[in-house]
Amino acid sequence: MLNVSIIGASGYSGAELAKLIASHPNFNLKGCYVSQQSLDKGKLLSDLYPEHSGLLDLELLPLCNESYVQIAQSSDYVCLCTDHKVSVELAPKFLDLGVKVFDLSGGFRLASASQYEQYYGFSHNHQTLLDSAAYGLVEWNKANIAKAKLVAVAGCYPTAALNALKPLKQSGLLADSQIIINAVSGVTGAGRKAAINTQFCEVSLAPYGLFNHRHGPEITQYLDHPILFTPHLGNFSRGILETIYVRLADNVTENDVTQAYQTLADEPLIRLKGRVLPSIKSVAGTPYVDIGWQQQGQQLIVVVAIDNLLKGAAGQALQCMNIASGFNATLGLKD
Ligand SMILES: NC(=O)C1=CN([C@@H]2O[C@H](COP(=O)(O)OP(=O)(O)OC[C@H]3O[C@@H](n4cnc5c(N)ncnc54)[C@H](OP(=O)(O)O)[C@@H]3O)[C@@H](O)[C@H]2O)C=CC1
Ligand SMILES: CC(=O)N[C@@H](CCC(=O)OP(=O)(O)O)C(=O)O
Repeated sequence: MLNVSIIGASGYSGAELAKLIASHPNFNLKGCYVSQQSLDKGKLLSDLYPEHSGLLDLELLPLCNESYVQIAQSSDYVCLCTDHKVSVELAPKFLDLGVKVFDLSGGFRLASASQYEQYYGFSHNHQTLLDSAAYGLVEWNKANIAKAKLVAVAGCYPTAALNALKPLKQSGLLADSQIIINAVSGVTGAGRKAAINTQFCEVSLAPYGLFNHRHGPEITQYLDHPILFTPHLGNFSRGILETIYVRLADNVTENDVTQAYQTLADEPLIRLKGRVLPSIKSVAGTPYVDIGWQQQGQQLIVVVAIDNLLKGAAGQALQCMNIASGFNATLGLKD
């Protein structure tokens, strides 16, 4: 058994990951941590998530100065399910102690430290870690994920967008023009902490982050193509649906597009739906990426859906840990 500790275990992605690890045949959930000042320290994780009574009856421990060495000595892997800035502070500490880190935040996804001021609002002082981190987009980066000491698990919206678009880019089917990505996320995407815009009476369907959402540069970087990304918050709890408007290169046929998507045909968590368009209902609570598309001349509309907490966060993190351990990537997620 490999021991895994989770920092930020009381949050939505942390609790989802705790559930996956506690149910996994080869991983042991060693420790669940929250901040030192957390109102939840000392509670059981199952007090917060009673649906997991019996499975997650672990005490939430405060992360204090003495914790780092204790965690490093007792854990093979540390998962950071914390805010980006917290992850950027924590990851180097664990890496220096020799533990592999899987970071679910955006703290190590972008190529250059200088981008963090603009898109994340803090200065990033770990360019060498940005250089060495493996981007945890499983279908496209298995070899690097397998050997990296730090895995930056891909963002939720980028996971959907990149799986939908990289087959087309790789096959040379995209025209040079900008691709428009309109995305809607459920409210768990915003995390468990209290905020006005995620309150029951406030949530409806509304765009946010126009032109400056941090997932814009993340998608551009890993697609190597200009995009315009607009997220929306929807009034459902989990799932992401993206409608993507693509201009195809001259003379691209429906068969070319279908052939391009065959690149992903053997990926166990990708479901290619062809003309059948995905929905939130078909993916919420599942580890899958559903991709559908329809074409008219040079216009292609691709629709992609994932569960933000599974393929968009904890599920993909578990895949990365499986790959790093030499296990089947979907162990504990499927079948
Ligand atoms: N929700 C989602 O769909 C997705 C989230 N992510 C990323 O995962 C990370 C976590 O997101 P999410 O689960 O939604 O967030 P939540 O707000 O739900 O949870 C954050 C967790 O971090 C803990 N925490 C806060 N500060 C510290 C600290 N200094 N030290 C240790 N623990 C701390 C919180 O507990 P407490 O405050 O009580 O200490 C809580 O357990 C973020 O970076 C997010 O961007 C990635 C993909 C999808
Ligand atoms: C609905 C909502 O607020 N979603 C979050 C994205 C989810 C997330 O936590 O982003 P990462 O994948 O980069 O970690 C947001 O837009 O900030």
